[in-house]
Amino acid sequence: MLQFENLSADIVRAPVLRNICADLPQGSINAVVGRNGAGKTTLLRAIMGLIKLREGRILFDGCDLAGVPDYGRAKLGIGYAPQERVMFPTLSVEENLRLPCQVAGFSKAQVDERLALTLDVVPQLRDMLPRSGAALSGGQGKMAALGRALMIGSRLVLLDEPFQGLAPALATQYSEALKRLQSRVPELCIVITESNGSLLKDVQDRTLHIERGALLPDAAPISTSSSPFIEAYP
Ligand SMILES: Nc1ncnc2c1ncn2[C@@H]1O[C@H](COP(=O)(O)OP(=O)(O)OP(=O)(O)O)[C@@H](O)[C@H]1O
Repeated sequence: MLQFENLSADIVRAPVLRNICADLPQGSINAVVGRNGAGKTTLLRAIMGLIKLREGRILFDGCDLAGVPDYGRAKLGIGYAPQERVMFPTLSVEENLRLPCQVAGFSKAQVDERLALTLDVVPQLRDMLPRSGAALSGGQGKMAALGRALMIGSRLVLLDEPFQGLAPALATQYSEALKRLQSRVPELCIVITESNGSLLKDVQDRTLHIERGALLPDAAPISTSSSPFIEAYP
């Protein structure tokens, strides 16, 4: 469902993503693990159209995302929780959650339906709904950022370093939410980046290792699939 074809991208003329090829299927939880500066955030930003590609293509259900402007990608059902998890401080948590769907033109009934699913998957958000987006702790902010990505992400959800800095109890709740999400929406594709793979609590089906902008060849699927998952190297 999400394919990277020889993806390369530069930032300030320095190569940051190098010849990335991978195929992330529907219904999979994929971890992208690599050190700080390896290119994880840049890869997610490329999917969201926030970084220009130098070469290659990103296909989403066979459609080249180059033809979809950044603001149009959410409408395709792609949800993104950036590392910095910005919540609008003047809005309540509920308003923060509803906002991306409203911007994408969902009807009230559709937004209500997405909110019900999100609260089912992340029940911790229920008590936070009336609170200001500015009144959340770091861990609560990460849960809210997950919720906001789920509101719009009906087909693909991108989570940038969600486990970083989470207290152990919250990290457990977070991984339980991801497992619930997979059971409620089995066709959903999820991509999670992390610098420290051990924080992931084995929530992923597959792991891609990224180093200096390139996927490592030893990143074979963890799942029982016999086909090679990674085909890309520097
Ligand atoms: N705005 C920018 N200007 C210059 N260089 C940048 C910029 N953004 C990213 N880079 C560089 O691109 C490379 C990849 O950065 P990226 O943020 O994608 O890495 P990452 O794997 O997500 O790291 P981290 O875990 O620290 O977020 C790094 O070398 C980084 O310094």
